[in-house]
Amino acid sequence: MKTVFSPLHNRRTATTELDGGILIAPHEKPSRAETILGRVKQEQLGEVLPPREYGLGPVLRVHTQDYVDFLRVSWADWIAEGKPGEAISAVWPGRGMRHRVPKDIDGRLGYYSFGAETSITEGTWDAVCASADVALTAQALVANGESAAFALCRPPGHHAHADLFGGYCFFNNAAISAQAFRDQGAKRVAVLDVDFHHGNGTQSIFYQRDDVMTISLHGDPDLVFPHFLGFEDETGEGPGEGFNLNLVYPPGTPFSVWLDGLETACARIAAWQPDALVIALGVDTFEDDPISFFKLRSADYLLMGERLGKLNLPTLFTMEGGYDVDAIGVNVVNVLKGFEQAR
Ligand SMILES: NCCCNCCCCCS
Ligand SMILES: [Mg+2]
Ligand SMILES: [Zn+2]
Repeated sequence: MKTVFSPLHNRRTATTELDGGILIAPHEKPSRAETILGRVKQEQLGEVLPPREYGLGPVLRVHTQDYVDFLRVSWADWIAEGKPGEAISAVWPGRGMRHRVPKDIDGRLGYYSFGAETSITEGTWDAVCASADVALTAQALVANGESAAFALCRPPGHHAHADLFGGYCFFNNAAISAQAFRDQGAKRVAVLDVDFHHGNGTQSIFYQRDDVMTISLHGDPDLVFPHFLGFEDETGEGPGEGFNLNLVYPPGTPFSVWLDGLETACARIAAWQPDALVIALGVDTFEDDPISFFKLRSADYLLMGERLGKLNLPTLFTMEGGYDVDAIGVNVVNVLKGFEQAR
């Protein structure tokens, strides 16, 4: 399986994440991508390619122009105000307030985000654009005949809405790729999010559509991020009714229980017969992940990949979460190796 990777992920060098009332070193750090890349090479998964540059066209098929314009100027506007730290929102349009875009950078940060854990920094824009190019380059490999490809994206994307950043995500790489499949002629595309957290961004982007099916397995939002979306009664809206599926699990969920959910998801996907499958691949389902509460073990990721391979669909993997950096390389490449063994 080919991997697409860009060293420009290193432009995303946030040094702060608001957590527990203090600014900690971010969980979403450069060593995540470097460790995965090292394992891809060590396991000889396949060729590693640099991304082609697609520009903002495909991004704007998913994200709004005003949001993209905001992201591009956000850091410059922040430092123009003489702010001492990284760009972090401290205010949001809460219930009963006006949902309009303020002029001030603090107001715009709040309008275009849903969490304070994700800071914007000097090189964020460059890294975010490169991450989308990585996804689109891997998507093109699959659209042009590769049975599968791995987009080693950083920063991740599945929490990003059409005009919201958060959860370490800015451009929704999986959604941008699913839309690219559609724009290139695929009639039906399924996005399956196996990250520990609900793919709230991906769900919201396609929630009223019946051409892109979104499914996510995740920790109970009553207990974890993103807190305000991802419940099992969210099944789609309007034409999209029935094309969203959330499978929610409690603390301590072992692979055996999680696998039942994967089986449900795979049955739904197989019945729908999509032309392409996007896997939002987070491995924060791992037993030692610092911010999650499932109990999957490294060997389980081989079985996960095998089950996904058995769907026999053209498949794009986009890298999402996973924060135990010691184990992330083994766990990610285990999914990809298990997938290939099933083919
Ligand atoms: N105490 C940790 C809170 C982390 N909140 C954001 C989680 C984003 C996961 C991205 S996959
Ligand atoms: Mg998920
Ligand atoms: Zn996650």
